[in-house]
Amino acid sequence: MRHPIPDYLASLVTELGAVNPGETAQYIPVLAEADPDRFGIALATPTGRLHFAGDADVEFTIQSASKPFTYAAALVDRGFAAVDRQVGLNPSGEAFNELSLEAESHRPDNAMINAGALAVHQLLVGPEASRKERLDRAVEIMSLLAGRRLSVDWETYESEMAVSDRNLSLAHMLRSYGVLQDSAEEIVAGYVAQCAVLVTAKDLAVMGACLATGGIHPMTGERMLPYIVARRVVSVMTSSGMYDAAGQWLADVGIPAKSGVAGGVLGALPGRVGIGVFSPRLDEVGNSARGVLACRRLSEDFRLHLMDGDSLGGTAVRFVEREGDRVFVHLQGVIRFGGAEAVLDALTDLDTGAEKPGTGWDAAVYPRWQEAAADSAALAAATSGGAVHEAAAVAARDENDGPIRTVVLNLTRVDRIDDVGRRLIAEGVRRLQADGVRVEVEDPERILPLEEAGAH
Ligand SMILES: NC(=O)CC[C@H](N)C(=O)O
Repeated sequence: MRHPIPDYLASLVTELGAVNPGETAQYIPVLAEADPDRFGIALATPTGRLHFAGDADVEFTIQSASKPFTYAAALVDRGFAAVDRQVGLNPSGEAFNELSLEAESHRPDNAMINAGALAVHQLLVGPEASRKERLDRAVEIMSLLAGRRLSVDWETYESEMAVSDRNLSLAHMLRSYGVLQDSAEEIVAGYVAQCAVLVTAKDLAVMGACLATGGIHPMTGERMLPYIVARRVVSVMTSSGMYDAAGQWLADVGIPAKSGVAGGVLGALPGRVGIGVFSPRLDEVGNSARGVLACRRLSEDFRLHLMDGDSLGGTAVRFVEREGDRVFVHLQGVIRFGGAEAVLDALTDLDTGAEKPGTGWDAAVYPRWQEAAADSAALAAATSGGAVHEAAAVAARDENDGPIRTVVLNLTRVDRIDDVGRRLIAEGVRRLQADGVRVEVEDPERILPLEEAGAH
């Protein structure tokens, strides 16, 4: 079968090919002259697939999309406390090249603006690191995540160094506040070289996927970053990645992202996808204009908005079946908080003879909801969550057989369970046992360690 996603991306490239608003970055000569019609899109999935269309193999300089990665490296190299002392965590609400500093600490507002990225560059490796060591570290982390050796485009570097008064003045100010220790020239040179690393839309998608998976490389399964580092970086991308348009972007597109003035957009949607888009013309705040359009379409067409809630928690319980005083609870899929809560919900509903709490939902206090609930009863029963409730309730109500003595948790169809899911279900097992119920776990792949659950 031909995979449908690349076909979708190809049609998106064709459709948006006709739309190309904005201008290339005018303040850096090499970027001003870039071919404005280039357009590439790539998606990398946590399962290790790379989908792409258009100019997805064309190299361009990463520019500000390097900032999340040097931030990750600094967090690894120096620890959270040391980095947080020098760089804040709040959106600046100002342009990327403003001197946006917090009032008392004089820390740059965040690591996604230039001032913050200069402070982060200083923190790379260690206090005694040389300019070369810091730049090597920046190139190294981006190469590791991209999965190929990346290099600096020295022509773009020279071109930007010739016009870097603005970054130099930021660096001088930061030095005067003690945020930088090296000379302004050294740090700006290192930072500008970091920005001149050549990548493709495919690279950005893979690098974004490494963040989206919580630090696991999607192609090799290797851990590249501690998950708390990946989570921190994606958090700051969410609040500050798209500069002064960050709030608008979060509301409209809802994909944690970072743009660069060469026209790259890096997206990292936790647990779902890494995105790379390349289109050199920029909008007024300095984001790739067509890159923004493409991300907006991806978000709408595939429902990729971070805040899109879903009601799939209930599918963790496949079905509940009673035979005499035994009840079989069949679980399935990926179990995290939502799924584990649904499992606990089904276990709570079982008639074990012990006292059962209510749902916590006092319909009398919410009379309007009571009516709405009656109206949608049929709909609720049709959803799997409703069906599970129904099944558990039936099992619980089977009075002929008396209370349930044994619960068999069947995990044969569970694909994955995270720590939270494991802890919550183990706690459910303990509580059933405390109620005098025998618990058996059918778990051929040992997804839920028996010793942890304390079951047979
Ligand atoms: N937004 C960007 O991509 C800015 C990066 C560019 N190197 C600069 O410092 O101005």
